[in-house]
Amino acid sequence: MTFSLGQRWISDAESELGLGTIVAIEGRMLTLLFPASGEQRLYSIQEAPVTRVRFNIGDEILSHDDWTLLVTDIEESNEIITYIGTRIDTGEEARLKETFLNNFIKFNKPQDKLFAGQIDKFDRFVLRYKSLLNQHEQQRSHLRGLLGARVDLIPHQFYIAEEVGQRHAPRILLADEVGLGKTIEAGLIIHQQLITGRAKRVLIVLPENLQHQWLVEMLRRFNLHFSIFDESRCEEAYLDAVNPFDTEQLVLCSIDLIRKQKHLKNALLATWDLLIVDEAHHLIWDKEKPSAQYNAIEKLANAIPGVLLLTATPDQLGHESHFARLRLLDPNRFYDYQAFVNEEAGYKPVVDAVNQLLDGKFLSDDAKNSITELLSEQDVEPLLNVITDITIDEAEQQSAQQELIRGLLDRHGTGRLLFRNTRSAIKGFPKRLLKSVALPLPDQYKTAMKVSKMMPVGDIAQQAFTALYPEQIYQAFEASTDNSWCAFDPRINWLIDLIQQNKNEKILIIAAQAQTALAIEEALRTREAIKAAVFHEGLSLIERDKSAAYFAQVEDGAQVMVCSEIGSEGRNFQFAHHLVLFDLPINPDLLEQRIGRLDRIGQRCDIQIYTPYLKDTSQEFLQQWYEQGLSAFTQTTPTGHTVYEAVKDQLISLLATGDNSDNQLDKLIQHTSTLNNELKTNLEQGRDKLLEINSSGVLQNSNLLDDITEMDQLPHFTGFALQMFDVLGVQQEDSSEHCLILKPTEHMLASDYAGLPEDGVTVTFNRQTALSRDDVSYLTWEHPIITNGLDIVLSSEIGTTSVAILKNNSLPAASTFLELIYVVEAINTDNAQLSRFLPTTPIRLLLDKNAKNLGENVTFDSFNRQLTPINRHISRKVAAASQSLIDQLIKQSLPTAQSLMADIIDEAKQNMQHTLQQESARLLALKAVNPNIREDEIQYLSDQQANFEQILDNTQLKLDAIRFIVSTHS
Ligand SMILES: Nc1ncnc2c1ncn2[C@@H]1O[C@H](COP(=O)(O)OP(=O)(O)OP(=O)(O)O)[C@@H](O)[C@H]1O
Repeated sequence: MTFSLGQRWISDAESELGLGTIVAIEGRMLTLLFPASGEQRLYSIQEAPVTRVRFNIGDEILSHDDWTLLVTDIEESNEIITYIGTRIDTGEEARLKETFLNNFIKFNKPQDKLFAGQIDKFDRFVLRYKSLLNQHEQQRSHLRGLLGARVDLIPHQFYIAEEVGQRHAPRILLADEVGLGKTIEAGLIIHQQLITGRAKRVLIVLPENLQHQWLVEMLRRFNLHFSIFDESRCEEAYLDAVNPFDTEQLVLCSIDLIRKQKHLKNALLATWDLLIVDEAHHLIWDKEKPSAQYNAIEKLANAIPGVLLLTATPDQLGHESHFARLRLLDPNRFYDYQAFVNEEAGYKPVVDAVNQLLDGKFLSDDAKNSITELLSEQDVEPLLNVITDITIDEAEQQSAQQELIRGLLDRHGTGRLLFRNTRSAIKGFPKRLLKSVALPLPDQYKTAMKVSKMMPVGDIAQQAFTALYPEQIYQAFEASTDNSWCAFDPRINWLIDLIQQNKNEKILIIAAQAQTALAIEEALRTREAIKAAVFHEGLSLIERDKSAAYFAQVEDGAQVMVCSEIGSEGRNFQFAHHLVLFDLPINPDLLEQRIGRLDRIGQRCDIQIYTPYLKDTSQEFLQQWYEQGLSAFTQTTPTGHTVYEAVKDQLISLLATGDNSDNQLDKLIQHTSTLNNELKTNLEQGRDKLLEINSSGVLQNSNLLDDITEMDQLPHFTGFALQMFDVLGVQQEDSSEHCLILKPTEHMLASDYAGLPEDGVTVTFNRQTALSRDDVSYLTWEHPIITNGLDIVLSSEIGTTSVAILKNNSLPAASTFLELIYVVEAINTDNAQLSRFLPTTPIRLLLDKNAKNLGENVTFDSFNRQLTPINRHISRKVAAASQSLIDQLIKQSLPTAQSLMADIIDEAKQNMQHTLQQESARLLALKAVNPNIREDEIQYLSDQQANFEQILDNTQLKLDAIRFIVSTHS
């Protein structure tokens, strides 16, 4: 290499510095100034890692004062190049000395980089092509958004996620029974919506005490970083923005915060794609006087396109409030409560028809007539013919049956809006075992209760409530606030015995009120030094989380957790198998919430429920009413609330007076049990049956879980990820079984690798390992370490050029091949939804010297295996010597690449039109009978189709990477 002042060179290792100029040559050293970046470098002349910038005839180059020259001739004198040609702006002849080239010139095109001698390492080209292929595969996959969650593959959850996650702006009520995984279902839907670009900004509103649990669950299971917004966080955010809600994309906040005027106003001003409301049964509604919470959520739900409401007990605040929550989702459909009630009463014929179809037997004439009538807007005759024709094969018959069931579910009831899975429909749950413990009523209580009955306080409901807590009656009687009742209340001694007999077991104790929980904890601690955590509304959020963690801790943790009612909502305590109900709530839904703390997914043992109660008191009545009337301890009671509403007056009167002289209790239990059975049968035949069929996925044809399992087990992901880490400079160390430690190094190709912590991270590719170890990250195609890694590769120039040797004696020596990687990419859109029809698609061509494309017969992998790298110096020479051939081949490759692109775009268009037209035809058909369908859903689909067509028509072809290959004989 000869160097001369004023020549232009680029750094091989630091091409981002821009064009360098030689500003000094002294002794054996050389100084280059890079004006674009203001940097200067000193190199040894012998080993300077730099490449001379040389343009060719036909190139367009930029001068330092920003005009462009089309090069027609090149002169060189005194080792300085001068380019001669025509100025594009004026059309005049012009000369441009290399010294006056624009300092910011970048070699964007791979061929320019190749000729400029910026030739990448062999393995980087391979990584780039594989990255394109894998990204393409992922963007097309029907599993997109469902792979990356660290969760067990539980069918009912994935069914709902697949069904809902792919909708535009889903508006649904997730009402699975307690502990069946609504948070996980919501997480899967959010994850899918975010990854596929259907949503970008998400707001989760929930009771304050569940904020942290959600935060952790979203991060640990879905790698979603939500931010909790409380008063102080909002204050802080005002320093950076006018509206605090604009400072984060994923926000969690409490219902109590958001209902305050100033916060609600700001939340409404911010733009969101998805609103999630957990424990939505708290949204009390009354036509005359809806609650402040309901009003706030209603405003948000009107403004935000997607809404997920979560509640395990939709009827807890009555059927009317249930209706009101459906109204939040679609006010046009649910406009009148009475109309809703009437419609519910008419579900039976639909259920009968669906049942007959599900049975798979030949249909009776009655059933056929009924189906024809229920689906009157559609010609069902051909489908019915398929079902009844014995010559038609089974698969076809099944698909016709399913189509009809789908139609029935779609067009009747709340099918598209409401999802409810029940334990009875999902197998494999542990049993609930009851041990009721009758204890004598102490004299101290007897006296206090006698006096209290003589001076009743409050209305009858208040008296019933008071009667359930003799310890409080006693305290009022004694005018004391201390916990002296613990000294003689037999429940305490019984509890201590239970705890001591089960020393290796975790025990959850729930009492209605915080003061009772605190008294129990004190008694356990002071009398027997039993380690107990407490959990009640008087604790701060951090204290509550600490307390829950202390109970969860295996070694040195608390054996016992005593919590008030508040602890019984939403919390995960399924690692415990013993539940003591120190007292009982009057509302069956609250009882279900309490038991749901242990009876939830992840519970591996039968659950032992203890109900200690004081004999001959209201406690005994309530216990027996639950046990004998509703079987509420050993079974879930979806009908509980309705039954309670029906018998409430008798029950409350019995509890308030404690008078069972006329055997009222037995009569009440009998009445309750009959009513409960009747209701259960009705539900089984009516709305619940429809809901169950709709929610369970029995109709789904896809093999979703099998596909995910297969994907989990494919080895090529692991191979690719490790190769990517190698190239990007991420250090990998073996850790325990199935685990690996990843650490950033000083030689990383990207200085900022989002998702990879500075001090490293332990990862696994194995779902089971990830499920059993919270400290390990679960790597999938959707994990940020992988998606960001792919981004680093594909948004940079890593691997865009390569030169290699093909050792092959059967080819003439020095035969040449050019491998070109084009990409078809929709431009000017951040609409990630389009990628489901037109993902960024690589096109690979392998040309011989006559521009014949061998790519279809010679696969990338088989060809790549025969290649060997060569050193940079020789690579440069080879590339420079073949420049005109390469230019020529690139030109000749264009028609082939363009015709392949046209095929890809045609297919994408057809696919897009077919899918969107099918979606809108279905919505239109449904709309004729089911006002569930919103006008804006249909409009959105047609707008989207027009928009996508335009984008597809403007799609461009880009040459992304290039590899030049020369053959030799070995
Ligand atoms: N697919 C799954 N894989 C692993 N754990 C799961 C899965 N689904 C649920 N769980 C666990 O089961 C428990 C119950 O799930 P979740 O909290 O989502 O239920 P829920 O229906 O929201 O309960 P609640 O009605 O009490 O609010 C949680 O500890 C959750 O982490």
